[in-house]
Amino acid sequence: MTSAGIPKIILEAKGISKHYGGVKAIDDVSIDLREGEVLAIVGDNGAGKSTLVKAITGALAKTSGTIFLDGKEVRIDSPTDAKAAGMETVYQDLALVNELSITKNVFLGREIVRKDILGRIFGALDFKTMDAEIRTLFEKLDIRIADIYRDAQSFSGGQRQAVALSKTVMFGKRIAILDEPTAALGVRESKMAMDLVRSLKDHGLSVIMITHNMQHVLNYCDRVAVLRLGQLSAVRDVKDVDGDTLVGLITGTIDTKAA
Ligand SMILES: Nc1ncnc2c1ncn2[C@@H]1O[C@H](COP(=O)(O)OP(=O)(O)OP(=O)(O)O)[C@@H](O)[C@H]1O
Repeated sequence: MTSAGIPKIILEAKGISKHYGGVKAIDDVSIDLREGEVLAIVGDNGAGKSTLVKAITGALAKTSGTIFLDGKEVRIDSPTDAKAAGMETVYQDLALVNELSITKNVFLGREIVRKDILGRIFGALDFKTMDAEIRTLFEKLDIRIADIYRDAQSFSGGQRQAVALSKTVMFGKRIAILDEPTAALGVRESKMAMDLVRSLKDHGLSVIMITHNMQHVLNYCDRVAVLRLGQLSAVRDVKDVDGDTLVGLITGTIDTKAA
């Protein structure tokens, strides 16, 4: 919050377009993300949701558009730039390596190495510290996975999602971007994943979440941005909408241009 009680805008994406030749996958879309909120991005298949988040996080080269973090323009041309700017993206396929344990998956590419008392690197990986950090993190987030040494291939879908989501907190990210976090999950596991999304928010993260699940929008999100045919058709506070309104905005039976 700002001193005037107005929610602070942490991320602003202005005039984002991604064109493939004549195909306007997204066209001149502007959205902002407020500090500590969960912002849902909804829209029909092909509306441009994934393209928008990929353009924001540098996974796709934008045709045009500008990104601001804390009001300052930043260049995000690659996922590495996005990570450095404090964004962690979790894609549908989760990108866990089946043959690796939880610790190895969470710390992949960011491993802690052992050091002597003078801070000189031994070269060996410090699994004791990494395992301890995972246990602390899971306790903090109420993730109940006792055996952290198992390979990822033996995890359930919900556990895989929990591990992927926990990375956003582990590395002190401010913004978590989630592309359909419950797409591959059953009812119980979806609830577990969504409770964890709420927990990310409780730990101070701001979250952008693509979803097709209207109940998740209504129960877990603060605002919702609706994409239609590559354009932003509406942004609403969730407290002001119901399921029928959301469906109307998504399908275009509610005409936002007339509103
Ligand atoms: N590489 C590409 N070349 C041409 N068109 C593309 C390409 N990638 C995406 N598109 C088009 O861009 C539009 C937006 O696609 P996008 O995947 O972002 O939609 P989405 O809202 O995420 O859909 P879904 O809910 O089905 O995942 C679609 O019309 C799609 O066909």
